[in-house]
Amino acid sequence: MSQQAINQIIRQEVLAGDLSDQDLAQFCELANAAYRDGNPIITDQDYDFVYLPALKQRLPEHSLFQVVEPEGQGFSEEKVLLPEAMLSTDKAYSWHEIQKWIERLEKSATDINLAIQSIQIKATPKLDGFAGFDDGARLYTRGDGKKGSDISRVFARGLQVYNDSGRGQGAGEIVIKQSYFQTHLADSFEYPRNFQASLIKEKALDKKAQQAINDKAALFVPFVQLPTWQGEIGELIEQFETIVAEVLAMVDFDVDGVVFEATNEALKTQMGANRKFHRWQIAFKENKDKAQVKVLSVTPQVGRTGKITPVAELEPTLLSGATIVRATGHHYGLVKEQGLGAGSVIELTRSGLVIPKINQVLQSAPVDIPAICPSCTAPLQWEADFLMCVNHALCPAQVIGKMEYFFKILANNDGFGIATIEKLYEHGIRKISQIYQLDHSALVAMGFGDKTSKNLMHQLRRSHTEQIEDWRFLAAFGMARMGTGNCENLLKAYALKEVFDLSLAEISAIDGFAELSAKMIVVGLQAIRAEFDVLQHYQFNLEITRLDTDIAQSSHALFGKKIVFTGKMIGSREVMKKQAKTLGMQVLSSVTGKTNYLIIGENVGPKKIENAQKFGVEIVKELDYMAMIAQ
Ligand SMILES: NC(=O)c1ccc[n+]([C@@H]2O[C@H](COP(=O)([O-])OP(=O)(O)OC[C@H]3O[C@@H](n4cnc5c(N)ncnc54)[C@H](O)[C@@H]3O)[C@@H](O)[C@H]2O)c1
Ligand SMILES: [Zn+2]
Repeated sequence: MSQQAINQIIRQEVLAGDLSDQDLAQFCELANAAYRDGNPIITDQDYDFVYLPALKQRLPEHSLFQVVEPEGQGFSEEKVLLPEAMLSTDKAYSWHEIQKWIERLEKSATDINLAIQSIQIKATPKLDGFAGFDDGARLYTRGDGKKGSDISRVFARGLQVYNDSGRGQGAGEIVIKQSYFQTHLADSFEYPRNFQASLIKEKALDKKAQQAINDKAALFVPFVQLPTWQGEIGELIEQFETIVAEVLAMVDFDVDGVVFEATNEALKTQMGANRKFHRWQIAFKENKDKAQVKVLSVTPQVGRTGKITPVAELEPTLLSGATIVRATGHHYGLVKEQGLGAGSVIELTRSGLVIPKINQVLQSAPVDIPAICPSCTAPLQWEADFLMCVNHALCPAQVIGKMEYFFKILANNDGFGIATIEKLYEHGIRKISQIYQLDHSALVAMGFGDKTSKNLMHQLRRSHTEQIEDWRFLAAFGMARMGTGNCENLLKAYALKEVFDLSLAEISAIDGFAELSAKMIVVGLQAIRAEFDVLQHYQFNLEITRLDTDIAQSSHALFGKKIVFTGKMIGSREVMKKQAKTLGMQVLSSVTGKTNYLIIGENVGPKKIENAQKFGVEIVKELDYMAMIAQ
């Protein structure tokens, strides 16, 4: 069977929701690996709009959503530390998601007293090439975002920089002109991506590839050289579609979206980054297939946190090869505001979600806002845009949702999906710890078959014998504000056994934990403590996160040094500060007699330099500093 035929079958299974979580994850990992290697087995459209959304809905904590995907890895050279961390970008697939990002920008702006109207936005075409970092001396692949491979050979082969603008401009992308690819290369290379990948491979260059380099059709484009749209946030909101269309047409390279970013420095510092992307930046990718669909009815569904989600039953509609009968709205605020009721008409985009999401309501109808929880009949309450059931401890939907979430986040077992958990609930199981106390005969007595019961016992054993990260285990309890990212950060500061005794002040003193989050975390930890203690008996095989202080004390020559950053850096100040702290340095804001090093970027004021000289502080250029910390 051809790869295409296999893909077709898998795609149908995904759209129908027939593929198991594990198989779906495995297929996404496979497609991703093939793509990173320069040999994609499915189209980006399918990857972005069919497979990845399905995976996100089923396994939101999968590593594909957490870390920068290694790119340009398969080289024999040793990996070298990148002069600056290269992150991926967050993605938005609808105007609604862009709106959410704008709300986050506005909230952060308010936090630092920056007037919302003065948020400046830059938009650039998102190049669909091969990412690289050029520090002037070497060219690196993105690698895992921290360490990449040295692929300077591409420049040795004659590759030129876009606009003849010279080396050393930081991050960019190796690309091929679209028009050139069509006329000269499309016969020999299936996708531009195969071609771009071939340019950096270690083996000798293909003749046509060398010609494309000589013709200056293959180029390295530093992002700072890209044409841009720039304006205030208000303009972006008013003319979003026009701007997107304009930016998409700006260059003769393959473009798979538009990158939006806020440019106010203070705002960028305030928002920072997580492990995968900068929060002040987002890539918008558009889905072409849309349909207008009539809503037959809207029913409330209760999630594990008590949030009520409106689910719309639709007039069956064929969209990109799948019949869609149901879609979820984001929250009841949308139902109320946009009039999502029986008889309304919505816009639906093609999506791999088993239950696709509603983009917008095109034609409204009278709505029905439920007064009581459909699962436990407790009266519902509004919390901002969300309708909530606050009967957390007793609401069946929430109790079931929490147990299901636990196994999903552990992600090292199979079998404890919603159907199994619902059946366990029917037989009196309310807590994770009760599940671990079950044995084969108890399962058979509940009506599971002999073989199923054996398998469930096997999977249960696997869940605590197979190794998982300690932050994943903690996140599985599903506390508010304690997703995997926050759990990992917490466990970098304190060991798992210590976290239950932390005070509010101790948590809010950790980098990245605001006071409100800290409060919710203290409460959340107390609420799970008893359950956590019981589960200790099962000796989960946990991989212990290394404490930041251990990492720092372990060696580095710069440990304990006091440093000051000044001037415009190539690297992100935020990332550099974090890195310095991890190595045990103290980052200060002004130079004194106690400062060890002044790290300078460009445009440094004479005052700072004078001061440093006066105190005898060593002045180090950014790139030299990067070399020092790489040792
Ligand atoms: N076809 C497949 O099987 C398959 C598999 C995996 C991934 N993909 C594709 O790869 C994408 C995901 O990869 P990712 O997470 O590495 O993200 P990404 O590579 O799509 O986006 C992040 C990168 O965009 C680059 N970039 C391009 N133009 C830019 C600009 N103007 N400004 C800033 N950065 C710019 C940067 O190098 C950055 O690292 C998917 O959206 C999909 O299209 C396809
Ligand atoms: Zn309820």
